[in-house]
Amino acid sequence: MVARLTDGLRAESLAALPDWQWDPARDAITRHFAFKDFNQAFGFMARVALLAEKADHHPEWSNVWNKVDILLTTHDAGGLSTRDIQMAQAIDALL
Ligand SMILES: C[C@H](O)[C@H](O)[C@H]1CNC2=NC(N)=NC(=O)C2=N1
Repeated sequence: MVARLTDGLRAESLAALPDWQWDPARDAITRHFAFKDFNQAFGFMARVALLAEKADHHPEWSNVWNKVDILLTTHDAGGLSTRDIQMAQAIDALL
């Protein structure tokens, strides 16, 4: 099973993901996305869904018209792990 990131590794990883915020209550990272319209937002979500299924690592997320909010944490580890960092990097690379 993958381990939760230590404080040091988390800080190092987040420094390289400036658009993601750490949520200490969940030990998760979050990012807000705003698109031109619903089609753009949902197209993005479809691409994230394919990544997530391939990685067997799924986001907690919500969508309202052109807005998408994503929260990443590793349920199996009870907090943030390298799997979340890798997923955040892969999501950023879609944009
Ligand atoms: C059985 C399956 O591998 C697990 O439930 C996977 C699926 N997707 C997951 N997604 C996330 N975000 N965290 C997990 O721990 C996780 N575990």
